[in-house]
Amino acid sequence: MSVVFVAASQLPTPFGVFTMHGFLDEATGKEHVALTFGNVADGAPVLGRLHSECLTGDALFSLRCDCGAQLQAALQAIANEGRGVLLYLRQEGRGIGLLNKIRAYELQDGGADTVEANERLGFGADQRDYAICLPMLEHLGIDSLKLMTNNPRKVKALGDMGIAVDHRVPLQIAHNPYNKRYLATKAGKLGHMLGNQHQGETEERL
Ligand SMILES: Nc1nc2c(ncn2[C@@H]2O[C@H](COP(=O)(O)OP(=O)(O)OP(=O)(O)O)[C@@H](O)[C@H]2O)c(=O)[nH]1
Ligand SMILES: [Zn+2]
Repeated sequence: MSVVFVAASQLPTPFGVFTMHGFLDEATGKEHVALTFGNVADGAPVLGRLHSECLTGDALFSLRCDCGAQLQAALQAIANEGRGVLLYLRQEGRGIGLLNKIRAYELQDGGADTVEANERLGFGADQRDYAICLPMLEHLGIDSLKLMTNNPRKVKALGDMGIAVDHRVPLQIAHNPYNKRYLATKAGKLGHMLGNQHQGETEERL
């Protein structure tokens, strides 16, 4: 795998002071980041999140999705726990890139759901590859996670690459009029586990 560590620094945030580790994927030129809090290399399962880049949700306050709120909730949960990791993966638009995501949004404005829009553009519903996570986690000394996600494909991908997912922690965000259909499509077509439980209420043993 072509992902190499480049440099680390402190990153003060409203949630606490994280350590930011920068990585370069030499094959694609993509720059990925891991934020850690506390000692994550002591062998015990680490509270963690694989967060796929969403410029619109993470930085531009979009209500079309739940990404920005999930990012904040994950960083807050890690700070509350005093120990954890967030991998910020540059897989914008589930791997299709920002401009194609805007094309997909245009089709959604015309009535398509998120999966139909991707397919009409000639893409799969989800083009992400989580292999980039392994060298990042290995560099950080992490081989076991308590994973904050509703996405069963993330749990499976980690297991397949030898990272134990001790259990899954649901990370559910409130509906709004703009993300209601998006969340329904996630549950209906993409297999996301969006039940009635609220964040932190239920921890699922795997
Ligand atoms: N192609 C496409 N990508 C989207 C759309 N909305 C959000 N995304 C991208 O989807 C990714 C987030 O994936 P989600 O499926 O929301 O969540 P997840 O990370 O797989 O699952 P969780 O761990 O449960 O949050 C980010 O890369 C977003 O940019 C959309 O309508 N179309
Ligand atoms: Zn988003």
